[in-house]
Amino acid sequence: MASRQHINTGRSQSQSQGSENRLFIKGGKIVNADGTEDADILIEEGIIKEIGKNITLPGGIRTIDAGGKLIIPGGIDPHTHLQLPFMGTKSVDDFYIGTKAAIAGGTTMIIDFVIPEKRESLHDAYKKWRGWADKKVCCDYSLHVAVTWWSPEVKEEMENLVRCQGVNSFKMFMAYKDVLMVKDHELYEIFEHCKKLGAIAQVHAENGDIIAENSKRVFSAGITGPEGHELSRPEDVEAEATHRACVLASQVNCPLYVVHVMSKSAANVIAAKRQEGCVVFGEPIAASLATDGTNYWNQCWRHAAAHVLSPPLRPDPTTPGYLMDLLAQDDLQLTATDNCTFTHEQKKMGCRDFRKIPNGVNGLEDRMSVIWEKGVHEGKMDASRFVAVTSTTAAKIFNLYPKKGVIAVGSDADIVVWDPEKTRTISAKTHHHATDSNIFEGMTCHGVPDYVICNGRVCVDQGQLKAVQGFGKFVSRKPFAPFVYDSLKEKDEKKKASMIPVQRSGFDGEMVSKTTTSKQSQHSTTNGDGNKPSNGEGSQATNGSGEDQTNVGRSNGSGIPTGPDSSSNSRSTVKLHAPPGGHSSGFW
Ligand SMILES: NC(=O)NCCC(=O)O
Ligand SMILES: [Zn+2]
Ligand SMILES: [Zn+2]
Repeated sequence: MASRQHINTGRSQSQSQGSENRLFIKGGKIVNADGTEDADILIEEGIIKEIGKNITLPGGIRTIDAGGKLIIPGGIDPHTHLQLPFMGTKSVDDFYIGTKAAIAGGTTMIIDFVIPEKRESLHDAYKKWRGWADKKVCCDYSLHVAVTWWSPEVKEEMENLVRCQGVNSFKMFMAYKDVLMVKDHELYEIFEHCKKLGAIAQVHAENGDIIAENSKRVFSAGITGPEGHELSRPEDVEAEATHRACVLASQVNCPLYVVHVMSKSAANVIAAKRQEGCVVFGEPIAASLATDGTNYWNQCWRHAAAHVLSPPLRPDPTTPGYLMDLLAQDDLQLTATDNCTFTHEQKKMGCRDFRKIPNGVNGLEDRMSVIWEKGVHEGKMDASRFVAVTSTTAAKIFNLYPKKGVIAVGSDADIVVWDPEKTRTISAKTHHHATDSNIFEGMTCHGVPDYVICNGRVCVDQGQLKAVQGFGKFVSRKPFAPFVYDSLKEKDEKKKASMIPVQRSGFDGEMVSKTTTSKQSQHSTTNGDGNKPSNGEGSQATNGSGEDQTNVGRSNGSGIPTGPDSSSNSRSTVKLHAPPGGHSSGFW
């Protein structure tokens, strides 16, 4: 077990107002990500005060009997979209309904995404989200901010969000072309900036350019239904973007977090990149772990459309099991939901054109049960790994640990008393979401929360939901999360050490001479003695990409002629000399 020490959680007396003052949980088995322990828990003022046996109890305390049950840290869902304005409508789970559903299922904290429109101030968008969420959330929450456009102002705003607003994660879209997508060179610069700020970069990894073309082609072929969604965004398109994001991030040693991993091939990219030493985290979601893309071919349009999200679920029915295997062995690291719910009425916007079906599915209420069922009950992972992938790892990556994500003295009392044997059958008829469908409809899961405690308040009491609107608080997150940034130090040092120029004695002869005529250009390249080299390699003046630059008069560095030499009709000889400092690349 991790060392259990007092920590300052930052929740003030007044913040914990309304929580039951004291609570005692006895007789259960505490499960943390690093081990289990049979012990009782004393909670005061929303904080875990003592863990052990034979705790001396103060008077007036409520006791919860957890005999035969597991006591686990409340789930943390690091990927939700509550009341998100999106695709001409708004997701129906707002911050009240969404967090209530979360608590009903054993999740006690969410991290939602601020998504500014292009050219909208990031700070204004952040304030807007705070205005929506603060008064509604039933459990604690935090915010990632999406970078949907790039400019010096955005760069500055990112810095302010990190310094002053408790944001340490930024998400970039490689899809949703012309709406949210950023280009590769922007992504590179954003990654570089995230690294400087000590933030974690998140990506929605799909190739937006290809999707734009594919979806036109699929639609023109007469496919208008939800299956067109998957056909236009096959898994290669996800895997390619995942690989590209890893490559770009590793150029600047920026930690990368790939949201909603939906396919085997994208998951394989992440596993391979981690093997290579990249600091990259993969987040499969409840949907990709428990259902599949065959649903898009369902005869019922309503059923099929309810499963539309991006990237799509994959038609290969072995995908969920494969992703769960990778999650169990830490090739993928944690789980989320991407909860972004739309009713059938809203989904109908795309009844004649799959491109207009609002993208998004449920998951917030069911993630814990679904992952217990498919992961633990099916024997793929133990209870401690379950805690890691549903709570602790999110807390560590997003720098909430040990305030959240662990049952330890000093931590917030976000606790679930979990009955691993009890079952429930998921249905839209009984769920707490505002939507009228559920992608896990009919699935029976072992693992049900008997009690859910948020900051010391019992919000599920013997299975009864008692969530309180506005009880949750915004949680600030500091940059440079040790879990993420400690492992980067060594990489940074190695990279720095490799950035040493070769010390050469210099070059004193003629490098290149070139003869041009009016109709055709010829060049001859000489070594210092004026002889032609025996092969072409290294003999031509190149820009490093193999492009011949010898006919470039004055160059702008991109290989495009800018000076009079290139347009000269006269016969001329151009001599290129080594730049000062002894570098002899032949091009500068
Ligand atoms: N995933 C999805 O389909 N909707 C929510 C927005 C996003 O995460 O891409
Ligand atoms: Zn996304
Ligand atoms: Zn999302």
